[in-house]
Amino acid sequence: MAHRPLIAPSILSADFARLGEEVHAISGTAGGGATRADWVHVDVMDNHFVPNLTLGLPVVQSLRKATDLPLDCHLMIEDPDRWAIGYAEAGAYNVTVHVEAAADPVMLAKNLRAAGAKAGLSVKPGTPLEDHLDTLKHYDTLLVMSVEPGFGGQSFIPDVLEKVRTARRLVDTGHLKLVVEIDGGINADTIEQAAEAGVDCFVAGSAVYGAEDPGKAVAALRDRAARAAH
Ligand SMILES: O=C(CO)[C@@H](O)[C@H](O)COP(=O)(O)O
Ligand SMILES: [Fe+2]
Repeated sequence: MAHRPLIAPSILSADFARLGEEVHAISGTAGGGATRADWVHVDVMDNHFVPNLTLGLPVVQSLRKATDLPLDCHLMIEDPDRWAIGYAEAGAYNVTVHVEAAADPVMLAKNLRAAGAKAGLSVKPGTPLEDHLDTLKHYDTLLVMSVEPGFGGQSFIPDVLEKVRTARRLVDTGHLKLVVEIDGGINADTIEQAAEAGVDCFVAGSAVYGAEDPGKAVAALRDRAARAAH
């Protein structure tokens, strides 16, 4: 990993009734600072692709007005070919769709980029990377799920680190140009293994919003990842 680790707190573990304040809590001090998150991870679930229902486009549109942090929208929905563009048009920085759900992921990546967003592709823990390498050439972000998508607060699945190592190798050798992101069960104990395997961006929900001071948790996680990556 060449750059400073990116930390993307998942607002799935935030208090939805106080969403503005919760995002403010990870926005750092004036001028940035270590307590400032790099991206805000927004988990969109439709109760079809995953057995849970969260939030959708109106909330992302409101968040876009409430913060200047980049919005990282993780769409756990059926038919992302139809719905994902709306999130790009709402001003999301990165829109991630699941390879298991997309009908035409190459066209979808092109459309997301044309709408001004980075294109992200996510793989569930049981989905091999090897089947999708040609598709990944069209994407900016690879989101490796380290839990079964659907809920926050689950335990990290270490088997997925092999996929991270493969992706890291492909990026470092110039075969792919991707931000490698991991999502699920990332906390002070697991972040080091993920960093050693080559993750660039770490999603953390319960480890940030379950902490007394979410901003300090962001800083501490980034620090641990940076130490392990060296
Ligand atoms: O996409 C998902 C779950 O499906 C995640 O973004 C979780 O929200 C991460 O939460 P923690 O595992 O960090 O608590
Ligand atoms: Fe997520």
